[in-house]
Amino acid sequence: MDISAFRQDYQNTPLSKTDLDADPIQQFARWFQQACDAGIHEPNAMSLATVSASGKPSLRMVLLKFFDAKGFVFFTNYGSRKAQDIAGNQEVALLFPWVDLARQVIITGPAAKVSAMESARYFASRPRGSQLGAWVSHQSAVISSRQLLLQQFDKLKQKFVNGEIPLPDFWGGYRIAPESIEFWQGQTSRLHDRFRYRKDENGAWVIERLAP
Ligand SMILES: Cc1cc2nc3c(=O)[nH]c(=O)nc-3n(C[C@H](O)[C@H](O)[C@H](O)COP(=O)(O)O)c2cc1C
Repeated sequence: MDISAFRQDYQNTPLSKTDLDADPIQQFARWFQQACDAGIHEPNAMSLATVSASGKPSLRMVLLKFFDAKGFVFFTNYGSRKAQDIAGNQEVALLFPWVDLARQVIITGPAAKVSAMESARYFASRPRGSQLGAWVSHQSAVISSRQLLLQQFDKLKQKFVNGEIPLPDFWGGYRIAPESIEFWQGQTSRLHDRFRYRKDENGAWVIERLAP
């Protein structure tokens, strides 16, 4: 199939350095709010790229749940492929694909587990079905059938019929401490605006315009 004619010209107000907040987290908060206001579906869905200790890349979507100056937090299974990758190589990349706004944000930095207390607090806020789902799934392992998952789900549902469902010790969050954050906005004639924040040797954020 030839889809070479699929193309979109972007018409946005040009972005200049003076439009940007000096703090990339504040800038991210501003764009995140604009993505919400624009009705972007699941604006907190982000691609997470990891690289294994042997150098093999892999990629998947996860949901951003918290962000602040300390970093960007998502939750997952600590036995999953992504978790194994991070155990061998903590350097990861995140990408928010806000294509309907002709925007993307790319974040790089090391990932580290959040505290069990932080994971427990978030786990307790999840719907009961999601809590049971976390217990049942040995995420990324090969399984023989969906039936097996449903059987285990029902078994656990009975086991935890009353009271709180505890946090599995194989489930929790990761926080990515940003080392660089790039804001990309599509412009006409492919002369897009790209601004990258990176930390200088004193730990202060520097903003640089990149060629599109
Ligand atoms: C929109 C969307 C959101 C997702 N959010 C999460 C998430 O927050 N945590 C998670 O573990 N998996 C999430 N997934 C599933 C992952 O993409 C992936 O299939 C799973 O984590 C296993 O990845 P791995 O085998 O590379 O570790 C999401 C998938 C989609 C499409």
